[in-house]
Amino acid sequence: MARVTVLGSGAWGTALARLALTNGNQVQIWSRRGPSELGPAVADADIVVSAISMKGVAALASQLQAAKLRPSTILVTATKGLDPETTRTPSKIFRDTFPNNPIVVLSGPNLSKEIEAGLPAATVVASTDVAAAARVQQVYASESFRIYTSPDPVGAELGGTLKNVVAIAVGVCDGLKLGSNAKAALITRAIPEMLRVGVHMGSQVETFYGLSGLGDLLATCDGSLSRNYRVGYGLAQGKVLDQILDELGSTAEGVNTTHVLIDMANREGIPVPIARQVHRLLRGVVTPQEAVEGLMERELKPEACDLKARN
Ligand SMILES: NC(=O)c1ccc[n+]([C@@H]2O[C@H](COP(=O)([O-])OP(=O)(O)OC[C@H]3O[C@@H](n4cnc5c(N)ncnc54)[C@H](O)[C@@H]3O)[C@@H](O)[C@H]2O)c1
Ligand SMILES: O=P(O)(O)OC[C@H](O)CO
Repeated sequence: MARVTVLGSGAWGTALARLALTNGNQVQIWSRRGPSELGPAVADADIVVSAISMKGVAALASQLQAAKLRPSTILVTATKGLDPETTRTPSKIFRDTFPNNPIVVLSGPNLSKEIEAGLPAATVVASTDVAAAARVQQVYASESFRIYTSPDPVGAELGGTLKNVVAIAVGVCDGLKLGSNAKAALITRAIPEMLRVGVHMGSQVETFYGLSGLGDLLATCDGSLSRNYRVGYGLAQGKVLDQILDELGSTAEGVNTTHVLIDMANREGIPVPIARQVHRLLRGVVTPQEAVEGLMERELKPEACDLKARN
C-alpha cells in the first residue's frame, strides 16, 4: 500500500485516483479549484501523480517546489504535452525543478472513458530509476490495467504527446470520409515523423513501437473518444477551432503541441510534413481538403525513414 496524491481532478486525474484507490492504496486528490492546500496534500505522499493539462504544469512545478516535497517522494507525470515557453516535456520540467526526486512518466493507450468503465487497458511507467518505475507499477497493476515498465521516459512521454497531433490529422481524414486506405497510410506515415522528433529529443527508437507510441496512436486515432480526433473531425466539418474547443469543454493537448512542435521543427530543420499541414489547418491558412492535397502532392521519395533527415 502506498500514500498517493493525484494532482488534477479532470478526466485523467479522477481515473488515476480511482485506479490507485481500487488497488488498495491511500489516495487523495488535489485540484486548483478544490478546498485543500497543495502543501498538506503532498507532505507525506509516497507518490505524487500529476495529471493536469500541459498549460498548468510549469506553474504547478513551482507551487510544488514551495510545498517542499520529500526527496524520496516519487513524482509521476501523466500529462501529454510540450511547454509553449521552453518546449520542455512535463518530466523535464519536473526533473529541472526536483533534481533529487525519482521521476516516472505514465503514458499509454488510455482513453479515460474506457478505463472508468473498467475495460481492460495497458500502460507504460517509464523512468531511469528502475525501483521507482517498479513501485508505480505495483501501485497501479490490476487485472484490468496491465502496467509495463520502461527505461525510456523521454520516448514514452513523446509518444503520448506527438500522437495527439496525428490524431487531429486522422480526425480530418475521417471527417472528410477519405476511407480506410487513407487513414492507414496517414497513421503509417506519421510513425517516421514521430520517430524523427523523438530521436532528436533523446528517445529510444523501439519505445515508439510500444504501448506509449504505436499503441497510443492507434487508440487515439480510433475515433471520437479522443478529444484530439474530435478537433480534426470538427475542422473537416467546417467548424472553427474555438467553437470545437468550446463544444469539447475538455483538454485537447494536440492544438498546443502542434504549435510548439512546428516552432521547434523550424528551428531544428526537422521534416514534419503531417504536423505542418495540421499547423496550417489550425491557423486557418489552408482548408481541410488543401491540407490533404498538400500531403498527397509532395515530391516522390523512398518509403524508408531517414531519422536524421533535415530540411
Ligand atoms: N482524458 C484522457 O483520456 C487522458 C488519458 C491519458 C492522458 N491524458 C492527459 O492528461 C492530461 C489532463 O487531461 P484530462 O483528460 O484530465 O483533461 P481535463 O480537461 O478533463 O482536466 C484537466 C485538469 O487540469 C487542470 N488544470 C488545467 N490548468 C491548470 C493549471 N493551470 N493549474 C492546475 N491545474 C490545471 C484542470 O483543473 C483539470 O482538473 C492531459 O495532458 C491529457 O493529454 C488524458
Ligand atoms: O482524448 P485525447 O485525444 O487527449 O486522448 C486521451 C489519451 O491520451 C489516450 O491515450
